[in-house]
Amino acid sequence: MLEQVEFHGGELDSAMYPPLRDSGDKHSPNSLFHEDLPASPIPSEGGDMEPAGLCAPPIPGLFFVPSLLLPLELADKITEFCLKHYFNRPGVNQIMLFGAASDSTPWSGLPPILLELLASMSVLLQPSLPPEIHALLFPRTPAHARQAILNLYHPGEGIIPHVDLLKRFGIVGLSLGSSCVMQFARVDEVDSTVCPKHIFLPERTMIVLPGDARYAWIHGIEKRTTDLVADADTFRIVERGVRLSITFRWLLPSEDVVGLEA
Ligand SMILES: O=C(O)CCC(=O)C(=O)O
Ligand SMILES: [Fe+2]
Repeated sequence: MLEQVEFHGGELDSAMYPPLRDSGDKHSPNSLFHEDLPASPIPSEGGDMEPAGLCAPPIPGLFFVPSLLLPLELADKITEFCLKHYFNRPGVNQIMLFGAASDSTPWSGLPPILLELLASMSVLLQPSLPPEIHALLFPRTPAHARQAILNLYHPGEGIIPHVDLLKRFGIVGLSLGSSCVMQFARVDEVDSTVCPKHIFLPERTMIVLPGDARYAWIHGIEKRTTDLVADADTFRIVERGVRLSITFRWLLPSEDVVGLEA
C-alpha cells in the first residue's frame, strides 16, 4: 500500500506554499500543524539575523549530533530518487507518504529506498540516543503506521513556526542537499521578547524531537537565502541551496486514514 498526498504550492517563488508551508491552512485535514498554533515570534525575511550555533541549543529532549552524517552515497541516491519521483512537476513542494506495518510485508507502503534510509539512520543514531528513544523510533516490530513528509525548499523559502500535529510521535528528520537554520521557541514564550533558539542543520545531519522539544516548543525555518552561523569566535554567512528534508513520524491509532481529523 502506497499512499501519497501531494501539496501544490503555486508559483515557485518566495511567496509560495499557501496550503501548508507558509500561510499554513492549519485547519486542513492534512495540516502538519497542531491546530492551536501560537502566533510566531520568529521574524520573517528582512529581520535581523541571529547567529546559529553549531551545537544543539539547550532544549529538553532535542537530540542533534552535528558530526553524525548520513553517508554521502546514500544521501545522493535518496535525493536523486525523491527529486525524480516526487518533485518532478513545478509547484510541488511537499509530499506525504504513509507506510502501514502488516504481517506479510512489514513496513509496506514506503518505497524501499526510504526503508534503507530508516535502517541506516537507526544504525547511525543508536550510539547517540538513549535506548528508549532509539527503540521508540526504530522498533523491531512496528506497532503503528509510519508517515514520511518530504519538503523541498529553494533558497529564500521556509516553513512557518509550528508544533507538529499532536497525534504524531517519534519524530526524526534529515536534511539533504543544503543546510539551513532551524529556530525553536517555547510555546509559552512565543509572545514574549525571549529570543528563539537557533540551530544550524548541515546537510546529511539528523535531528530527533521527542519529549518537550516536540510538544512544548515550536520549530520553523525562516525564509532566507543565507544563514548566519557562529563558529567558535567567528561568524560565517552560509548560502542556502536547494534543501530536501525527510521527516519520519508515527501515527497514533486511527490517524492512519488520510483526510480524517479526529
Ligand atoms: O524541513 C524541515 O526540516 C522541517 C519540516 C517540518 O517541520 C515538518 O515537516 O513538520
Ligand atoms: Fe515540523
